[in-house]
Amino acid sequence: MSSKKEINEDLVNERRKCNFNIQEVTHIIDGGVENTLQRKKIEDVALNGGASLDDVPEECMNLRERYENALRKSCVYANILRNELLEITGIENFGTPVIRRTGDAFFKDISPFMLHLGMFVPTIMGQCTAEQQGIWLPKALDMQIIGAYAQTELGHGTFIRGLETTATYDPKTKEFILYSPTITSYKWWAGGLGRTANHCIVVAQLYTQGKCHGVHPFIVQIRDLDTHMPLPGIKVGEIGPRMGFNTADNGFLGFNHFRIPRMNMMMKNAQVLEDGTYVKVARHGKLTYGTMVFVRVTLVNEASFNLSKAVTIAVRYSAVRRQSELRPGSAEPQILDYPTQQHKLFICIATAHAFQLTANWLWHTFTVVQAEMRKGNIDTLPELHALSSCLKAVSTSDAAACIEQCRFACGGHGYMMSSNLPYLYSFVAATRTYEGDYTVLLLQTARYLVKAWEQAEAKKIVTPTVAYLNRCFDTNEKVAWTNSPEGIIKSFQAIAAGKISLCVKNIRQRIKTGMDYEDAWLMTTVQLVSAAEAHCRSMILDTYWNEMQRLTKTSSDNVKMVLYQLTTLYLVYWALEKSGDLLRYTSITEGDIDLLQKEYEDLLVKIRPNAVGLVDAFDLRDEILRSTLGSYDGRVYERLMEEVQKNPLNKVPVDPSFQKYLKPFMKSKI
Ligand SMILES: CCCCCCCCCCCCCCCCC/C=C/C(=O)SCCNC(=O)CCNC(=O)[C@H](O)C(C)(C)COP(=O)(O)OP(=O)(O)OC[C@H]1O[C@@H](n2cnc3c(N)ncnc32)[C@H](O)[C@@H]1OP(=O)(O)O
Ligand SMILES: Cc1cc2nc3c(=O)[nH]c(=O)nc-3n(C[C@H](O)[C@H](O)[C@H](O)COP(=O)(O)OP(=O)(O)OC[C@H]3O[C@@H](n4cnc5c(N)ncnc54)[C@H](O)[C@@H]3O)c2cc1C
Repeated sequence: MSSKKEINEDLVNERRKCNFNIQEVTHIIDGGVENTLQRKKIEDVALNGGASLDDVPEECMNLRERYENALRKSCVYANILRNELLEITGIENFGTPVIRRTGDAFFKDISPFMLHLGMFVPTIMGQCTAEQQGIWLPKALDMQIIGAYAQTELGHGTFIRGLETTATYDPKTKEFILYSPTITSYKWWAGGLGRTANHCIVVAQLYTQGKCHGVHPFIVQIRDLDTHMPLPGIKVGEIGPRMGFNTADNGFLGFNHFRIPRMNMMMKNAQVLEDGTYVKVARHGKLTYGTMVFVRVTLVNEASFNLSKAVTIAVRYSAVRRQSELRPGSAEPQILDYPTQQHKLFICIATAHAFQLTANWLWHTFTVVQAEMRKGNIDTLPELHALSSCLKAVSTSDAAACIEQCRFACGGHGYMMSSNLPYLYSFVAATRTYEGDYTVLLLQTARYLVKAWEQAEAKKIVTPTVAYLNRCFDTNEKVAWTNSPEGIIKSFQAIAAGKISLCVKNIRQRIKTGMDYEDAWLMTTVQLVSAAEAHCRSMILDTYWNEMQRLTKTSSDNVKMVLYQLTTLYLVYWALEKSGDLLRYTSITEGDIDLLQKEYEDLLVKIRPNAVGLVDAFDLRDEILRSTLGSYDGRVYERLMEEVQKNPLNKVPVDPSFQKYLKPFMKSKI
């Protein structure tokens, strides 16, 4: 084994082969040179000390040690955040993806502070009046108080209207009384709640003057700020080991007639006056769900970021790993040379780009809608809800599948925790469920699509993201297939329109046979999910293609070329994946599909020499990747061996359990 800390020769050769300017692509991914510089500056400050503060790998610790260790590191990192990074980013950008990215250098699993920054602070910003923000925000940003977001209960997560925790107003004392009437009403899952938080946002059914007004958010102190003891009337704890998120101390919480001041109701969208009168302020009933929309928007970015890490690891490893022989006696090829390996990995690079550009576009849309809402215009909220729902669902689901594929691509070593791939997978797998389950969110988008279809049918002009419905209505025939990026996008829009149309037809048919609307809808939900997914795919393809065209207008020729190849690969991949739908809704023939397959295989060959350059362009520092398989220098085997030395099981040559169990067992006679 070489002890020299030099770069693996195969990776050196790969980088020599790369024919485009890597930095140019990094700037495109970051959204411009300025952003890259700012990101690097933040990373330099945050990771100044080399970041990983662990002597023993997180995965080798027991549950309690892991939590304590995560909390220790969170405090170190939070100090860097408030003392150094806040000055660089400004409060308005606190919690940006860049801050999130540097956090990954400190935690393989999740920081117990993540929900404080990811949901507690944003909810104060989005749901409190200016006066309330003045009270809570400085304390929360300075982390004098640490919060969680407790909405989900043991009995209900998806169906928010079904939550059972009550907040009953008592005008005599001007307080709300929080109560958990049943076992199923216990709050369950909130990150940071189990051991860390001393405050949390509680979503509860509001009762005043004898009437229930539905769910509303409240800010609640749950622990003593000095002793950290749960306050009387509060029952709080950790929910137990999970597939991932094991250092996020997800918690449970119950209330026994626990009183909070009236002003702890978050009153931006609705208020309870001193005498108990309920006043609705917001013009849209679902504005209390605002934090969820915000987090769904950010999760598209999360999907891209985590996937870029996984594919960087898998591509670098595939360049270093050699296995099998193509011809008798020939040298073992790099596994990256197998087209099947390229098929597993190149789509992951393209998907990370597609989601990054879509996330940027969605973030922009989100800020425009927010600005409109500040002016009192809420007309664009339903479209944002439909968009953020389906994009969150599809991006998290695809990213989880791609990360798992990256793990497959790394064979046995990909199964090691030290590869970081299992951590990445368990984190992203959770994003498919939390903040709205995949199916449930696609059904929300489907509601919007059915309405849009009815509007198009009535010859009304629909909103831009579904404008293709107006166009598809005029053509009753199958869309003519053309094999070009624009042709593929148009075909996907035709698939979406065809599926939505079929759903509407089937719902109407079912109503004709005597079903009520709810049952007809329910019986059509399998198709509705499929229609919403098709709509989402057409959106991602369209955004990826058009944004990449726009962003590479002034790029050098080779950058244009490699990014064109990658975008085309994505379009062709999805056309092949959905060839059944294309046959159904367009004039594509079997011969056309054969041509697509050939084009796809040719693209793998063209992209192959630039594969390592493409993942280098994600510009992920080793401290952030935290992988034995994916480091920039490709010293895979040395790192795996180094990791073995850190394993506490290897600290003594003979394990004490040998004397205790194994030896007596072997000596015992049957
Ligand atoms: C030192 C530390 C370093 C770390 C650094 C950290 C930095 C920050 C990192 C940021 C990363 C973020 C990570 C965050 C981790 C999060 C962990 C998880 C948290 C959670 O899961 S919180 C709980 C989330 N829960 C859900 O999402 C529940 C899902 N359910 C729903 O959203 C809804 O109930 C529903 C949509 C399923 C249905 O609701 P309901 O029944 O009330 O409504 P209807 O179906 O009847 O629909 C009525 C109409 O309302 C519309 N609607 C619904 N929702 C919305 C909405 N949100 N906005 C607008 N409109 C909405 C429907 O479409 C209906 O409209 P229609 O016109 O009648 O059709
Ligand atoms: C790691 C993690 C962290 C979390 N953090 C938090 C947190 O900080 N705060 C918080 O409040 N919550 C949190 N949650 C909870 C999370 O938001 C919920 O688990 C999620 O919204 C799904 O709800 P559920 O568990 O009730 O699933 P269920 O709704 O019970 O879903 C189970 C199945 O039923 C299906 N289903 C349910 N309703 C419908 C329907 N109407 N139509 C069709 N199918 C349906 C779903 O598709 C799914 O397949 C977290 C969850 C996880 C896993």
